[in-house]
Amino acid sequence: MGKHDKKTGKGRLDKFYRLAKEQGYRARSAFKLVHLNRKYDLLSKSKCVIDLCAAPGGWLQVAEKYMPKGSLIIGVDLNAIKPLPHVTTFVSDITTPHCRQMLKQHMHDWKADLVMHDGAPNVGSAWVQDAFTQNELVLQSLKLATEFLIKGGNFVTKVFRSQDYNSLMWVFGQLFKSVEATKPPSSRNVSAEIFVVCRDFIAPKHIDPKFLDPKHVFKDYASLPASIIEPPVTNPDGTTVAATQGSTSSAAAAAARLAANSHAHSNVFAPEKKRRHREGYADGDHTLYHTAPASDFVKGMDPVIVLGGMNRITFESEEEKQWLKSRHTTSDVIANFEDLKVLGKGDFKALMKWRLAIRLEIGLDVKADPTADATEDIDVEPIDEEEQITEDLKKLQEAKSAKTKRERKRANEKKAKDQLKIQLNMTAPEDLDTNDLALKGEEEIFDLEEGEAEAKRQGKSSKRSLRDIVQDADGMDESSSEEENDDDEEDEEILDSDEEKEMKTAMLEGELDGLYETYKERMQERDAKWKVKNERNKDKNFDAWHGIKEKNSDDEGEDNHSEPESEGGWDLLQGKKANDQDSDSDSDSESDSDVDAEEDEDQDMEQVSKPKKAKKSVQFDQPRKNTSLVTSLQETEKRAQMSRQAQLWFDQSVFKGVGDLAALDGDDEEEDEEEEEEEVESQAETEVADEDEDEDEDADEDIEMETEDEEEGSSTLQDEQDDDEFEIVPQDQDDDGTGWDVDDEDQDEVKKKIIKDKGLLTAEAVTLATSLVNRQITASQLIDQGFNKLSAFNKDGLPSWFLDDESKYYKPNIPITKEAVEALKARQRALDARPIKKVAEAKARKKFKAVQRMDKAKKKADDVMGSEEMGDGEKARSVRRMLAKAARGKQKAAEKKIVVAKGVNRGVKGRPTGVKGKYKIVDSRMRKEVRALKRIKKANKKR
Ligand SMILES: C[S@@+](CC[C@H](N)C(=O)[O-])C[C@H]1O[C@@H](n2cnc3c(N)ncnc32)[C@H](O)[C@@H]1O
Repeated sequence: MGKHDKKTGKGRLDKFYRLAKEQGYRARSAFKLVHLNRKYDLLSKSKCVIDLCAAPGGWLQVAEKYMPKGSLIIGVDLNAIKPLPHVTTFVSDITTPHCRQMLKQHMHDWKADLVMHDGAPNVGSAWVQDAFTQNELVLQSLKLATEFLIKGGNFVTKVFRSQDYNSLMWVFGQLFKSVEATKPPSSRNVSAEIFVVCRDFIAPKHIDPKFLDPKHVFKDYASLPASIIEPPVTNPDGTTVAATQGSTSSAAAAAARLAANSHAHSNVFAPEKKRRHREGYADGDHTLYHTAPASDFVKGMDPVIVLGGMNRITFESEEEKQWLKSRHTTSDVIANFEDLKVLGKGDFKALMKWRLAIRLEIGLDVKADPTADATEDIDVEPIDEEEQITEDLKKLQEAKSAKTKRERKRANEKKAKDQLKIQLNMTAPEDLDTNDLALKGEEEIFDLEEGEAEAKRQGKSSKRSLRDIVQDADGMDESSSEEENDDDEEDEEILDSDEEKEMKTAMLEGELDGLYETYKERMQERDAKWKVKNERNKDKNFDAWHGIKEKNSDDEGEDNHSEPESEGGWDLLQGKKANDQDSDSDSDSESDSDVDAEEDEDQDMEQVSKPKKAKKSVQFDQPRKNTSLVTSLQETEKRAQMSRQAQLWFDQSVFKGVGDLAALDGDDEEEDEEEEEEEVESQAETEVADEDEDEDEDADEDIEMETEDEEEGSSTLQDEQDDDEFEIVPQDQDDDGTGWDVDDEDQDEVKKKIIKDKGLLTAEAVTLATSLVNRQITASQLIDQGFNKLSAFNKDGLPSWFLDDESKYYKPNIPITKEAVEALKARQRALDARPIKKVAEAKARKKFKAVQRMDKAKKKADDVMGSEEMGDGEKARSVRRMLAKAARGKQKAAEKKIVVAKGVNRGVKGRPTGVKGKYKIVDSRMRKEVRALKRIKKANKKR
């Protein structure tokens, strides 16, 4: 198995990797078969399985686990498989006849229920997921499957999606009744692999070899080199299959293709990283190992192609052998030429430099010598001795200053490198010497910024190119003026040699380019955010709320005036840097590491340039204030402060007595709103309470109604309670009259009847009655008490509000005793308990009466049936009637209607017209006489 980086890409340790470890599987790929088996139930019914390309044995483990005990499990691979219980394994290339023979040997004329193939071609130590080669391997495994599968057996294979995928599927379809492609969950999404499950092998007697011949199945096969398209061989059983001899393995084909691919450039630096090329092999290129003469590399126009496409550079011709003797041909160079597939970037550069040097030696390239051209054009005029001395002195001074500058330049280069490393997170800042000039450069960044700001304030042009900025960032001293830049340019001419200069310039350029690119990328990356921030800054209302700006617009304007926008300038860099910090703080898209890196950067800067701390705080704190995250908090605080200030302000005596100042404040408005809400809520609560009370009232009313029905106006206790709790509605005058019409004899009678039936119903009545019975008070005393100021209360003409009030408080205060209340309560409890018992009793009584009636009716019916006088029909009718009457029960006798016959009807006999039911005809005289008799009788009773 190939080795991968365990943290990234394919090699990352995912959950199936961990699961495989936990469950003792040798490879995470085991779960692919687990999932396939779960979906298609391939293993439980299989007694014999062949696993082609089985190392390290994950699938074999799964097969052993899920297949019935005693099954035959055979695994084959190019690599040895560590022994597994109940599994037979051997080493072989599945594309070779040896594999076939071995399989035959192990199968003992058995047929396999399942052939599995999870192979991936393997070139050296690198896995090559080349779809073409993979699919070739698939076809080889299919060939074996057709040979060893039982009819109705299954074949599972891994396939890579490619232009040949459909061809393969078609072939599968010809040989199996069911073909399904699936990607188990354990197969990584990034992988182009899918698994094809072919079920129910048709097992044709003869299989056309073309079905299994890559030349026919795959589109690209025609372009393959002849050497890997093997001549077909005839199997002993008669089927013809392509031979797969020795060196011509599909893996080799992959290697050859890769070696010949046109992406040599990319392969030079990453020889392990292969690209897919489905176009096949270059014409005539049949080998894995490629060599090229050194002259091709030196004299050819594209040396990179040579390095990328070849395995080795040879020195065979005389000329080439001479190059080996060159001082430029070091042992490293020779070693690199020996194995071009493992070139690193440094090796590659070294070879390219070697090429340049040899080309110069053999005169293919001419050393650029600008000074030569210059000297040709310059006319040297003779100078006198004094001038000569002055000139020499000047030269010495220049040489000295050049040396100093060179040293400084080297230091700058080092510093630039270190900065680049810091920016690329390649070096921990603490790894660097704090006294290093590189870090001093950080100070200088600030110095420069300040100096530039100063320059702007003084009206100097601030337009500088990015390169200038980067060069400044490289650590140009604060004192580095334009003059010095010029000096540097001159200085370059005094460098040791052209070659060295060229190299150093190239290095510096490269570093600067890298630095610039990094810088540019960061700028572009964050530009959108910066724009957004700018947009936000335009929206003052937004700012006011979100605290983007702390300064007011005027201040900002001043700032803008004092520091005009300079596109691409240091200001922009810093502005963006600051905005970047903003963005970092409020953008989720930015990785934490970036943020951390920048924070680290800041911290580093703080650590290193302590003397500049104050300055830095100006530089970095300012934008931080603008960060929405930070300033939102600050803004809140500020708002709170403002609020306190406002409070203090309005607390002054001057404002005392001025209405509701709180209303001026937005917050207080909110408070008002809250208060309103509270009011509304309290209102709602009151309403709810009222509703509840209404309900109570309704309930009370119900009770009252009942009571009123029962006692008809004699409720005083209830009234008192009502008075306390409910709104008193003025009563109609009429009502009052009806309630107390003592003249009405019937009312008295009704009350007496109620008292007789139900007893005394109020505590006052019980108290009075008890007093009377106990001789605590006499009847005459009671009557006397009745004549009081309340009894003569005339309500005529009084306003309703007055009457309302009077009805509440102006009423007789009849004393009640505790005993009376207790007696009433006890009776009420008895009444409450009554219904259940009474109802049961009443029902039982009713039933008993019904049974009695029916018994009686039956007896009567027997008599009727025994009667000889009646006919059968009459008997039946009579019995039916009796039984119906018994079932109906005793019904209330209908009231007799008294009909007075007046006028012409006087003396008329028979039912009067319009009268239904029972009736009795009387004359008016008779009615008057009856009434008179009643009155007399009553009067006599009273006496
Ligand atoms: C992905 S691994 C198989 C993993 C296996 N299914 C398991 O679960 O452990 C692919 C295997 O294919 C094997 N292989 C590639 N080409 C082969 C060939 N021509 N003959 C036999 N095995 C081959 C490799 O040696 C490698 O072990």
